[in-house]
Amino acid sequence: MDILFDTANLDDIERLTPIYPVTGVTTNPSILKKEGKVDFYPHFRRLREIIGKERTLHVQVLAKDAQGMIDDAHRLLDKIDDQVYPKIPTTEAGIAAMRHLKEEGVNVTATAIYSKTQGFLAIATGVDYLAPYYNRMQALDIDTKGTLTALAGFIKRFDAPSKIMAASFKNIVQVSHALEAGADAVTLSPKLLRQALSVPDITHAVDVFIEDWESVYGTRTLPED
Ligand SMILES: O=C(CO)COP(=O)(O)O
Repeated sequence: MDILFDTANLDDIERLTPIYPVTGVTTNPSILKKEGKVDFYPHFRRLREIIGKERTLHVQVLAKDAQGMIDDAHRLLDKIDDQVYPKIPTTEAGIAAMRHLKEEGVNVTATAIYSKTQGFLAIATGVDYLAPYYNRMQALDIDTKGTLTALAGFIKRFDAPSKIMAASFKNIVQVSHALEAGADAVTLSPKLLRQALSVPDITHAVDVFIEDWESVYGTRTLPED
């Protein structure tokens, strides 16, 4: 199972990657906007230094035409590093760009997926990851879990190399539902994980254990021996 941070905030990434078992970082221009007008390539080179080569880094192209997407992908690979996964929107132009990049042996993440059609086309191009937009699909009344299960079924049946990296989460229930439906990976804001772990019931349970111990042993620590 892959869990990725969907953020470009260097402080959060530096502080939280040693804690959470994350296998990578994803961004898009809207996520990057939250950081202000950062110096784009140095920002992502620093992000790579923080996460190391063992984690994956997914950065989105900006062009809308196929050649522009291919050129953007090469720019990301040249200026950040050659392990970056360019994120390519799954449009007609995007499919053409994905095919070209896969023929070159580049890592590719197909993004902006709302439908089974986009999903099976991305799978057929041999992309490494495909990113269905969980919350945005739900907001359109699309059978999101069913779509993920169908795509996971295609990948299995055709023995495709692609992994499903569900994205666009607005609450933690959507995240577990995506994993239940067949997602191999989920990318989410660190805030959602932190909120999920800070519910009062969890902290209360831990406090009660310590209070019960203290009521018997008179201390709040385990004995030395
Ligand atoms: O690309 C996305 C997540 O990686 C889209 O997410 P949002 O729906 O939160 O904008």
